[in-house]
Amino acid sequence: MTNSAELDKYHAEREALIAEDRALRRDHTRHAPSDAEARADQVIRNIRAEEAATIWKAEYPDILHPFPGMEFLNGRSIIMKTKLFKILHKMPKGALLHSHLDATVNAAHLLKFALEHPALHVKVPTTLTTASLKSILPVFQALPKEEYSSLTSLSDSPDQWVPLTSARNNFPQEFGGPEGFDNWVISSMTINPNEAYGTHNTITKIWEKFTSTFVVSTGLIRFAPIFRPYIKEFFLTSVDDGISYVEPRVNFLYKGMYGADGKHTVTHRDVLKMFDEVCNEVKEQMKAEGREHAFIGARIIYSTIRFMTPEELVWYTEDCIALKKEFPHLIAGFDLVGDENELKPLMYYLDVLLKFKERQKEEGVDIPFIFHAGETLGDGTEADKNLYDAILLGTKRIGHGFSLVKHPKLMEICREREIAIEVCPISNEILRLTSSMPMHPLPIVLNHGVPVALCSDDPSVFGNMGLTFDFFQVFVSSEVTGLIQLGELARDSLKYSTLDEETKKLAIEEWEKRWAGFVEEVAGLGA
Ligand SMILES: O=c1[nH]cnc2c1ncn2[C@@H]1O[C@H](CO)[C@@H](O)[C@H]1O
Repeated sequence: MTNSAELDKYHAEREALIAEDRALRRDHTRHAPSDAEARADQVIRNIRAEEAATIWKAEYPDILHPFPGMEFLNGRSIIMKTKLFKILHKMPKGALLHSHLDATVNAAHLLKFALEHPALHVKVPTTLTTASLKSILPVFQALPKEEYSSLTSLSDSPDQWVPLTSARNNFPQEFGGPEGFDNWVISSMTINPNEAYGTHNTITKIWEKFTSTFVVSTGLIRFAPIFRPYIKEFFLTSVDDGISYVEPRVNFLYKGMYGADGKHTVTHRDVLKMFDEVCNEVKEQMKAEGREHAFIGARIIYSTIRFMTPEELVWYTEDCIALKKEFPHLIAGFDLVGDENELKPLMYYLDVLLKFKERQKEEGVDIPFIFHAGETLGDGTEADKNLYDAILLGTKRIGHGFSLVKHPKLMEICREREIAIEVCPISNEILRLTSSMPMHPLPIVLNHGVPVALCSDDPSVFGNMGLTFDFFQVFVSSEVTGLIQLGELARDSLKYSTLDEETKKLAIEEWEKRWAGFVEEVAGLGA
């Protein structure tokens, strides 16, 4: 038998080693938890443990071998049954710092908006058959009145515009009638489990499907009478999930949008005006409802896609500067989006990006880069090396940074310069960078003291609306992470936002108040 003094010594050393190992984590560097926080943390850990042993161990006829943190599209219905999900839904989440605006509103909802507009038309490239239905994508567009079509069904003739409502009402019975139409359209704008984990189970294939969802939805969203309620819906559903501020990436690739008259005359300037108006409307609404600070606002990360030539990119950088000058409060940053594995690396645009910085100085504006980088499994590939360039170019945060953990020096730089990583757990899993949350590198990033904001990325495509699902997946996949860490993630999302100092202070104070209330409520569950 080891004597008790030796055992005590071992235990003390063990505790000290663990503490040292975790010393860089946000939940260790902050002040000690309050009494209420400590109790709430214990309550929520108990619920997690209990549900791991019950709900996640049960048999479900169509969900084999479930486990906490399992692939989201298969586990979603179980997640929604848990107590934990209901609790996390109430948590104040802070800011949503990484989302693509054109993938933020539930697809069924978007279709509903669309059906209200006679200007909207739909066509298909080839004749629909039962066999081809799954692979044929609908194309949507608003038309001017003089071009409205008198066709009544998509089966009349391919490649011809049909009014959206008629196409839906007369969708052939063999394809399921109007309900079949809805299912067909919605599945063209979303990823289902069979695609993610079956037919498209590689990064290249899932990106093909993923990209195609944007080609479909853009025809509906790029229509001003839909764009307005669309943004409003995004803001309101975010607020409903406890998000008080959003910083979406808005894709300005297309140089315009369709107006109510079906003409392609809505400019980027008009888009910003609409965005501003809706933002103010929602703030007013919150005020009227007596919860003025539930929505602090929204700012835009100007984005275009990394497939154009450097010469073409110049137009966008100048456009971005012009918009920043007119709407300084709305333009938060600049990014290049799209599949890093397939498209151009940041290096390809180096000249233009450096020139862009010079031009900003000349014009007296400051538009931080907030680059996507390292959203890849590659090791030393162009996509992986985007991380070096994002950092050298002074990126304020890093979108995804999935491959960051391979780079000790870059981890150190991110920690020291406080370059926050916008981690999108569910997106990474569905886009096949990881097969489930327990394999995700997030704990490595947290343990190295690199600041993180959890984000949803493309919730309308993935079905992870709000931030609750992403917080859930993270929380159930780690024994180290407790309530305090979740709180730190939310607080950091506000801290590393581009809000001006005064507004940020207000946003964090408001968050602290809500957090205290949330903590009391959770602690009370254990009483
Ligand atoms: O996770 C992502 N990484 C990189 N690009 C993305 C991601 N999600 C969406 N987009 C890109 O954003 C555009 C729509 O605004 C789409 O073209 C899509 O490729």
